[in-house]
Amino acid sequence: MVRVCSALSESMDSMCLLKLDVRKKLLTLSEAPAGPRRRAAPESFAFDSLFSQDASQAEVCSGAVAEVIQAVVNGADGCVFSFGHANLGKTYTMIGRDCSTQSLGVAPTAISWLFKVMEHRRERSGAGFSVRASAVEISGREEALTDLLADQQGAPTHLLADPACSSAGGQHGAVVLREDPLCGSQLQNQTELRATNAEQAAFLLDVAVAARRSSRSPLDQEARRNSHFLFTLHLSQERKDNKAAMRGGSRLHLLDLGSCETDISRTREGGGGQCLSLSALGNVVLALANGAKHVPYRYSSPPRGPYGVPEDPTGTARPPEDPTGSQRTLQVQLAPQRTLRGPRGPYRYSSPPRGPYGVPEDPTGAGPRLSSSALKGSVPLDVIAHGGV
Ligand SMILES: Nc1ncnc2c1ncn2[C@@H]1O[C@H](COP(=O)(O)OP(=O)(O)OP(=O)(O)O)[C@@H](O)[C@H]1O
Repeated sequence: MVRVCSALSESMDSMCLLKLDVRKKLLTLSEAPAGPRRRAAPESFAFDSLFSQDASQAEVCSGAVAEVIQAVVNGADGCVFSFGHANLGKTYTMIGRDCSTQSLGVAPTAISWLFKVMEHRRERSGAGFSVRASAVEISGREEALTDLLADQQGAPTHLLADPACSSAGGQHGAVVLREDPLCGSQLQNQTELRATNAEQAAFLLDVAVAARRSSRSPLDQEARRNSHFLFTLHLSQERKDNKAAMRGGSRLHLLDLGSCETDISRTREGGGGQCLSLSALGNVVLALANGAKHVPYRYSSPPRGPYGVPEDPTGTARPPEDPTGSQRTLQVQLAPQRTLRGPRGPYRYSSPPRGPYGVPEDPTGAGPRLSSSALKGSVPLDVIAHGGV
């Protein structure tokens, strides 16, 4: 899906180059006139969803999360991420602002809807769920991994009274990325904390966002651009089928990818550096989305690729196999928009007006959609159109 940014409405030039047919979900790009050369014919791209610059945050969020949430509750892994150039509003789309419920982003909306759908499932089929949250940041040229929930000093103890152990079995080392012969590349040792309700999960999102390097130094453009934020909700599910107890697990990944663009002025002065170029990241994303046999991890700086994936020196690495076919990805791409500045503060999803550690509300007021296709677990894999204008 594509969200077009609001700058385009202000710039007639941009609007001439980009035409949207929201009903047909078609985006047409024309080439900018460059000297006497003949212009190439406009090219059209079809998407599963297209949001114009006038679309509200609530519309984008409900479009992004509904089916993925259903898939995750049905036992599949799901992922929503934003991808695009710097300052287009990726973080705004994924995380949002806390000034009103209407400006909450995909992640707090997904948390709210996930717990509502689980409750619905619990009432309907008696299924039991438990949820743990983890959060990791990958930052800088060296792609350093930071466990954003490792230090929960600020967390009220009654909320975190029952912290689950880490995935490594309770012994905390630094978060690392390991190659697993069966499951592919796996993050290990990240803190996983139990969230028994949406308020607790929203609180953990707050903690993670506040601990992010880019939040700690909001004026450092480069820190912001070279930061990938990975927030994951791990679901364990138990239900009785014909009197036999069935257990299963699934994950909902909510990613705010950095643009990885270098601040040109800083580079001229000899400073700065990007972790991975946007187009290299785009190639990795495209390869994964298309199920390509070869994923170009090798573009990444040693020793790890995007998301810390170990480099494949032979260049023949394959994406981790998904024998169940149960992984679902929904992507959000953004076209350029006007830059607006807004306040950024810690713990914003647990702040009023929703009350202390309040649940972000369903921004549409319509509640989760229980579409029949989603209930069957059929979620489309949206293919990303690479680049912007
Ligand atoms: N649709 C929107 N409505 C209002 N404000 C917006 C919108 N999109 C972005 N903004 C504002 O524009 C600024 C830049 O957005 P944001 O930080 O989300 O961009 P980004 O793509 O994540 O940038 P970077 O690549 O540097 O991380 C922020 O202040 C954000 O609040």
